[in-house]
Amino acid sequence: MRTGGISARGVEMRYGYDDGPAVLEDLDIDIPSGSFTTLLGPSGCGKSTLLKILGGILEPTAGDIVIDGAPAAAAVKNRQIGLCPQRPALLPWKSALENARMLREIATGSRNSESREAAEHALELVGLGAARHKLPHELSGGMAQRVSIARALAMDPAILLMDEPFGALDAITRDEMNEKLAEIWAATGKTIVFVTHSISEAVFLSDVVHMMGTSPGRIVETVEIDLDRPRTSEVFENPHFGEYVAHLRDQLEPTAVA
Ligand SMILES: Nc1ncnc2c1ncn2[C@@H]1O[C@H](COP(=O)(O)OP(=O)(O)OP(=O)(O)O)[C@@H](O)[C@H]1O
Repeated sequence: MRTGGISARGVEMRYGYDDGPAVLEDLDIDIPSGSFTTLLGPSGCGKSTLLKILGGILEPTAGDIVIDGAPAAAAVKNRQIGLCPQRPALLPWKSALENARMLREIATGSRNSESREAAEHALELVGLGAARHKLPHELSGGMAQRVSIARALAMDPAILLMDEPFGALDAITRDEMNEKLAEIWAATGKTIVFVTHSISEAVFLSDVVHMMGTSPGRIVETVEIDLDRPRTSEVFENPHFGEYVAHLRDQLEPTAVA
């Protein structure tokens, strides 16, 4: 049975104090199991906040998050949520393999052949099997970010939350990483919730793009991306790709980039 479906109702978030401004207000969202869903929107609209709330990592001030029919906290407890942050945050003195093992070992409290095999498998999935003994300073930015993805995959979560993981990479590496991520998603069947400012990245990767607006953060439009898979850089030449990008750009408040 595939798992990792998320349903959120009436989400409200106010940081710090209850009568402060709402970062998110009365927000509903459904994320089907196994889908690739992107939260797109201008800086400060609450994408990262919503991402963490959907994964049960951050408690909203109001609303309900249900993952596979149970409160989100159960999915967190069962290690069904993996997080890839904006920066890879690797331990500089540990190899790619040791970094990829680390979270699983902390979560399970055991260091054994199982954790090693899970990390090795995850590094193969991200295309870094041959680089497993390299230290972070020997890795390019894209490789370091792939180790970060492997570290999350080694936990074998049903849901992968990705908070603008490729934002710091150059354009060519970013395109390569997007192709690699699409492959990983297809190979693993995980539910991926992805945050980005980039419209073209959102269209390339997603089944569904939820476009968010500001003040308060909310979903202003949901667009299903009906482009054939697997998608490669050739999709950039597809007129429908350009139409999706143009449509989303028209809807966006300033600060997002194509
Ligand atoms: N821990 C926090 N405490 C107080 N306010 C916060 C906190 N985290 C985020 N905020 C505020 O919540 C709002 C939404 O922030 P969030 O990071 O979720 O937006 P975002 O859309 O992901 O932004 P960006 O694209 O710039 O990363 C912002 O006004 C931000 O200042």
